[in-house]
Amino acid sequence: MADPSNPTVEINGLKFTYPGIDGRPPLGSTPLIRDFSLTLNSGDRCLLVGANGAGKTTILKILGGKHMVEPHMVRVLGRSAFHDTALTSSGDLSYLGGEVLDIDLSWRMHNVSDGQRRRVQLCMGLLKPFKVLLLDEITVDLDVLARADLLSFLRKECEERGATIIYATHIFDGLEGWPTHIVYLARGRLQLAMPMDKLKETTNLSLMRTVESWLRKERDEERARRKERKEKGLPEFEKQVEGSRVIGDPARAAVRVMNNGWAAGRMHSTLAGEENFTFSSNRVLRQ
Ligand SMILES: Nc1ncnc2c1ncn2[C@@H]1O[C@H](COP(=O)(O)OP(=O)(O)OP(=O)(O)O)[C@@H](O)[C@H]1O
Repeated sequence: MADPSNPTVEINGLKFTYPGIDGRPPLGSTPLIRDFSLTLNSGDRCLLVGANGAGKTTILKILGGKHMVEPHMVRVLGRSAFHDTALTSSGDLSYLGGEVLDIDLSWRMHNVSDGQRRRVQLCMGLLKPFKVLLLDEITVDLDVLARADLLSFLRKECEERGATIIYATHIFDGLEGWPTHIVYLARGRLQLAMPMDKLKETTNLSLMRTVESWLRKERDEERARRKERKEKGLPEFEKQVEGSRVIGDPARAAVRVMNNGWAAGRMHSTLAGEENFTFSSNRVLRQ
């Protein structure tokens, strides 16, 4: 079914920086996503893994046409996801993100649990026969049975209809044997992309233990880097250029701290905290 000469998802040297409030990348910022390339074919089920803040949601949103990048950098079904809006309106390309449905309290929907609401969100998102499906940690609220049923439904959609799925998750329960491919992302850079059968040739560990070992190594390397910087008298953390704030002389400019691209919602809370913290889309507090 897969036709390697006709990939369903193509990412070519993707580079991306969140824009500041003027719509442009903040001066001096380094791209969040750099040199990212990936090709997937019809029938592929790709697991996207990485630590909190690695850039998984960002990549899924770019693939889903929610952020503009140069058309050659991201092709879904041979088209530019951002520029060709028919891709998503037709249902060929579907993105299901971490947000639970935003509900109006006058609806009876307010009487349902998070998991029930998640089921409604999934049903609505999967109504049309997608060709490419982007899933961003969508099984968090599901009970064991609903999750198992969903995973087997998704597998069937790939095997029988040739759909392509990219699934970002931190939950590995029941995932053993599900993906055909795995992609590991760290700090916006692609670390590894390979078919699962190739990965299995290199390790006897379970999927979860394999990912855990990658993240542990990444964390240890990051700690060593910070220690080295400290020993050299440099700031422990590299300076972040904050694109969501207007920084300047308050007397001269209308200074307003803004939350760029942040969708307010029940599951999303911001925290005032140490400057060094950056919060990824799923790193949220529940109220
Ligand atoms: N709208 C935004 N504007 C500016 N920076 C953002 C925005 N959304 C996310 N970021 C930053 O981009 C980085 C990657 O975030 P992203 O949500 O893509 O990570 P993630 O791998 O999905 O993390 P998680 O596993 O926690 O969901 C983080 O440092 C985050 O602070």
